[in-house]
Amino acid sequence: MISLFRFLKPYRVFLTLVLVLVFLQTLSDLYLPTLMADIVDTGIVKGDTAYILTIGSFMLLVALGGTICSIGVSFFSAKVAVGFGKLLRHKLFTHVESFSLHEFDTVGTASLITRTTNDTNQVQQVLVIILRMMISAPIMCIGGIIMALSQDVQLSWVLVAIIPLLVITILLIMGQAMPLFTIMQKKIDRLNLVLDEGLTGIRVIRAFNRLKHERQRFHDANLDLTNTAIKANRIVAASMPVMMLIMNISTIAIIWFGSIRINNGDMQVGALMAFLQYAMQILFSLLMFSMLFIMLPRASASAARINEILKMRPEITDTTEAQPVETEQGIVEFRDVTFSYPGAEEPALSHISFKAEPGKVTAIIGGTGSGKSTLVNLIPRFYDIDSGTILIDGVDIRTMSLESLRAKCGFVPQKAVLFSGSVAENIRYGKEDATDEEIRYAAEIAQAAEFISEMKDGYDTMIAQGGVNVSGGQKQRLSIARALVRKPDIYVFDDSFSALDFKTDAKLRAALKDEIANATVFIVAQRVSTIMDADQILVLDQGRIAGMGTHHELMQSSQVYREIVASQLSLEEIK
Ligand SMILES: Nc1ncnc2c1ncn2[C@@H]1O[C@H](COP(=O)(O)OP(=O)(O)OP(=O)(O)O)[C@@H](O)[C@H]1O
Repeated sequence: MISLFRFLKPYRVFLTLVLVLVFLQTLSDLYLPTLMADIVDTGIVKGDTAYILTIGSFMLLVALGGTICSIGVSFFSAKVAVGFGKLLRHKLFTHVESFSLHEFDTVGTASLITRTTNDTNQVQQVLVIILRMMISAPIMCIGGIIMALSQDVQLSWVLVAIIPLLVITILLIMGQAMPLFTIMQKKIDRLNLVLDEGLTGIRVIRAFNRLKHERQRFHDANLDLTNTAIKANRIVAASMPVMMLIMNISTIAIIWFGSIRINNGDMQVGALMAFLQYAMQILFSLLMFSMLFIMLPRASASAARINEILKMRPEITDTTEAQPVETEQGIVEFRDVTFSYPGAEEPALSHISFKAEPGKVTAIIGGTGSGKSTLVNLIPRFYDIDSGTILIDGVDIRTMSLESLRAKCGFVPQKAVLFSGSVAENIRYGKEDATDEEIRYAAEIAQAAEFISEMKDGYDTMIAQGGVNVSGGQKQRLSIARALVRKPDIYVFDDSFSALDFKTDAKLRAALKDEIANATVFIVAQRVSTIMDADQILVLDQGRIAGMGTHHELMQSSQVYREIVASQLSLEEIK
């Protein structure tokens, strides 16, 4: 957790203010019982009213000063903690954004969300307590012991017996509660995962009548978390009465032995009253420690989870020699590329070699799971390959800066993703400074202009979260427009025409033909009719190239291709 405190740096000034104010407040707390003892032993015993009034007024001033410091502490510590939380969330988010798909697969989206929100909150809350108690508890404890000794050394033996008892109790509670709080955070992750799946998959859940099953799954995760939370809080709750019992026993012991000493004339009443207050301050400071220790395990579990993310180094980063390469053409070449997903036994792609040139369309076809999406995902370097080389204009993509590499690509993913915002904003995502004219043009080529104009507010129509207010085909066309507006050298359409009807598919491909005539185009498709005209077709079968050439060449040379074609086209179309 301490390592996270580096994010407190920007709040140094407020932090110093808090520490100084806490220090002053603790001093005032420590001084007050001595003043009271003075009033009792000197003022009241001797009947000196003037002395009582003078010391009484001074006491009021000290108490007032303490109160002002306390208000200042609350104000500035809240400022520090909230600022720290904001900075931590920001750091986490920007760090996670740099992750490659491998890290996302490893940690899971639900856990990343819990860590950015719930875990950060835990650390933030404990920070406020640490700020208040880190300084005041030790000063109060040590100062209290010194002041108690100064009042009466003999009576301090009571404290020698009580303090170890309290410390042992605190350690026992910590040992019990700490593991439970760690488990609790994991169970929050699980609950978030079930919730996420239950909400995003609501259509499928309803269609398959699985509501009951999902409810049960949520109920189980919820109950599991609740049970652990109850267990942990039971320990915390049970600790309070035990502490209070120890404190009350101490009070009785101090009054008991103190009154014997007063009876023997070894001690004054005021001194006993002050001693009692110091004893309470010492025990109270230990209680503050225990509170801190109860909260610390949970926060340190959260801090460990946050640190785990912050320490994760994205697998794919710019190497030190990475250059922002400004190549002009967009020739993509795979040389004997083999790639396996982390943890997979078999490679998803084996010994892939081909060359795709500008002005030509390279189509990729093959059965489901044959590695088509995997192949195109390697071009913008979403994953790094095991062996072989991928070159763009003769430059190994691993030596290009990620930004310049991705700027060359217009990527239309298999699952169209839209963001909440207007239609225009979604298209502008491809090119930040695109003019309205450019956006309209891209939409026209993508065959999206017509349905956009029919929408209530045209290009200003708001897309709902996840793009639920547009159809699958409309979503695909908007994400094609988003790629077109950047005018990149390389286009990747990963099964991007699948939700379009034949007419729109044909119109779109005709419009694209002129628009992207000079670019290197990759089209992943399931339908042979979509790629029949391609300059080069790669036929993938279980991660290997089973054939390469034009439609006519493949009809002669590739059995796999012939089978795919035969399963889709009529004899007329095949010719
Ligand atoms: N993120 C991943 N982690 C592990 N394995 C994966 C991952 N994505 C895909 N795979 C595996 O890699 C293989 C190739 O998958 P890929 O998505 O490239 O196939 P595809 O040809 O595009 O299939 P489809 O036409 O169904 O989209 C499959 O066996 C799949 O199970």
